[in-house]
Amino acid sequence: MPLTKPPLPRLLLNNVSCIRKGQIVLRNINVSVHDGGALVLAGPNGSGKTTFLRMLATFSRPSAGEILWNGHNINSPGVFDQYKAELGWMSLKDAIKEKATVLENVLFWELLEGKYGKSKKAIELMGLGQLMNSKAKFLSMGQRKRLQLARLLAVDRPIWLLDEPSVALDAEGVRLLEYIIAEHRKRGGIAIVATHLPIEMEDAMTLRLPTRFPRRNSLYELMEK
Ligand SMILES: Nc1ncnc2c1ncn2[C@@H]1O[C@H](COP(=O)(O)OP(=O)(O)OP(=O)(O)O)[C@@H](O)[C@H]1O
Repeated sequence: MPLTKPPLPRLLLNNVSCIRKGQIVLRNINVSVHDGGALVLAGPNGSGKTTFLRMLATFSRPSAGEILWNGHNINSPGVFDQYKAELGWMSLKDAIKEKATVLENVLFWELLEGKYGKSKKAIELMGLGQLMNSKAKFLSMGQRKRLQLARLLAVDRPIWLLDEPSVALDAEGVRLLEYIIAEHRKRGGIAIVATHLPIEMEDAMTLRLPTRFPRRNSLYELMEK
């Protein structure tokens, strides 16, 4: 019987470490993600979840090891631009234009991507249909988060890197987030999510990063002092 090679993972972190200001933030991370896969980054404050996502987003580079996309280093010339065009990024800095309407905020990015026709549907799906023509500066925190998610949907790139996507969302918003991640994965998309709050994602791998600054005393002991 001929042996078939297993498919390359879409993303592979090969012994990745990250040093910031002389301190090891991430040490020897090995993880692979295939199409349709999901990875949850968990861990206490300061454990390196955002640092991990920022390396995947090419905002910074690993200090050691390599990140491979389709078997190629994401930071190598010729690969970098192609890889970046695959990424949908969402973080606490929401890059929302305050004076533009909700629709303009989504449409701008969709058009920049050379696409058209998904913005209104995405805004409605995220429950902001009534606010389509409202200025973004009038949105609540949770509505801003929903706007970010609508933008992600309209731009429709395959690899989602989400830093605390559920912060400020109400229960319905979290369910919508779970739904759009599940649908994205059904289409072969990847979701990598740093979060403190539980998000339901079927068959997601969890990478739990260790505490970098262990407390000398327990919280209880500190409060007793
Ligand atoms: N550019 C940088 N220069 C120096 N230190 C940095 C830099 N970026 C991150 N760090 C440090 O790396 C550590 C990890 O930070 P990071 O933001 O990745 O943690 P996190 O797990 O996302 O935390 P949180 O749960 O609070 O969001 C922190 O101690 C932070 O101070």
